[in-house]
Amino acid sequence: MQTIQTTRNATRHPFCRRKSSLTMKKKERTMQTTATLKNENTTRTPVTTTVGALIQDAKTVEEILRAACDSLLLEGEETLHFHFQDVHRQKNKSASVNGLKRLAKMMCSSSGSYEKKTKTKNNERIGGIVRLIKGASLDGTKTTNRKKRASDGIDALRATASLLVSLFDEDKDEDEDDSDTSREEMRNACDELVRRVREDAEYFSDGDRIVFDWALRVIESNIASSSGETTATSERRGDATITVDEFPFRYVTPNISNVLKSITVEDLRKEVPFKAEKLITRTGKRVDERRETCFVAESGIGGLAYSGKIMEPTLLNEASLPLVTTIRNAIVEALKNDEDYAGCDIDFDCALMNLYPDGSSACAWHTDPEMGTVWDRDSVIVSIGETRRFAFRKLAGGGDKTQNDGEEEQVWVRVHHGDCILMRDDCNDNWEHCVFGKENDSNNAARISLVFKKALSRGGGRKKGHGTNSKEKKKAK
Ligand SMILES: O=C(O)CCC(=O)C(=O)O
Ligand SMILES: [Fe+2]
Repeated sequence: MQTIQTTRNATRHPFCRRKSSLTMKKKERTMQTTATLKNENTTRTPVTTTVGALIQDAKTVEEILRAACDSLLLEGEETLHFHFQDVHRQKNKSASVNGLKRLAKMMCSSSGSYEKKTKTKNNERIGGIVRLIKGASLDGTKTTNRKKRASDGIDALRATASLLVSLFDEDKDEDEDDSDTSREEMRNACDELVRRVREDAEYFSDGDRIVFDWALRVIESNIASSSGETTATSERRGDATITVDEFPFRYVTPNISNVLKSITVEDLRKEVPFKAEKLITRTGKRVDERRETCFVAESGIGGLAYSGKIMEPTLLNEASLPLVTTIRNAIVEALKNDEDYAGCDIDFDCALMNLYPDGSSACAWHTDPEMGTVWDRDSVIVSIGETRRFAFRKLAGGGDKTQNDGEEEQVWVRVHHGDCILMRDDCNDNWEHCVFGKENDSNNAARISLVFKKALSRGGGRKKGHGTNSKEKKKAK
């Protein structure tokens, strides 16, 4: 069993130390609780604000972290009999899960517009975030429904994974120095959270298992120990019972290829002739498409059609689209070599590229058309630029879209710069996917997605893809 860190260690972080000394904090906590009890017992005047309310009402990242440092009670910090009660621990636990969720949302921007991330700033934040992760791992659960506990645990893991990307991504390749201790503490806290959440594995929904699998890989790739002594992902998974092999899609290991790290939205915008076009809705209305698109394809492949438009291909090769070609080659290579995706031997020859200029452009629920007839069923989406939530939901009645009433469980994770999503086999027959808009005003930068596909040979001397002459255009409408 992992030793749980005491407050003495946790408060060593600059963020916590700046606010108050250990002794002061303990004293304040005791006084606060006494005041709360007195108020509750003797008067009807408003009681001391709880940590839950402090976190819920916090307007900034710093306010949440301050509440975590000054008002959250972790194991070993309880000072009164009252604190040991399950219901009290449960409150601290719920407040922590909420704190992690709110922080992940506030800090999700990858564009740096949230504010410049510096090591010092990060180290200050890590102390508070570690406390929240420990809070989310509290055992205040005797009265709790296990299914709810499992889904809270998954929420905490998903938020923690996103936070790790925000905190560590930028300095991952730099020499580790002052952030080493914080990283170690973060790793211990994450390991404990994973262990706790895994205890409820039998109550996981399908979506929970997918998020669990993704979160473990994000944790692994962001806080792997510099000494090389790291808990292997397979070990964190616990055993073979939490597998996701049966799902036809996968949130791929983050930053599967380093090549993607250095390619920016601006680089791709310069290289690719994106265009804003019109779409035709199901009711026949012509509307503006919010995102800009471009279909790139190797020679011998025709156009790509969807929602009443056909895009003529832009030639995909080293000379005309060097960056896109580099990304394609890197993805193909990485998927082939990654143990988690063994057998994924796909060679893509075209891609639908989407430019979402800001956070108000999104992509509604849909399935990709003609997978298995015009295009190979396997495809990969690469994400460049701003972070967005990417979701899947199962189509009701074995693929009947008209039966979906929006009640189906959504599986979502944040896809960050360089992340990929793999869709295989019958994914587009039985599952819909979508991309949500921005989560807050700082999450408003542009994002580009590259939906890599392989055009199928359709025999009879026909060109691959869609014809782009007027006859075929009419057919597509
Ligand atoms: O932008 C994305 O990540 C997804 C785009 C998509 O699903 C599509 O264009 O079919
Ligand atoms: Fe799609």
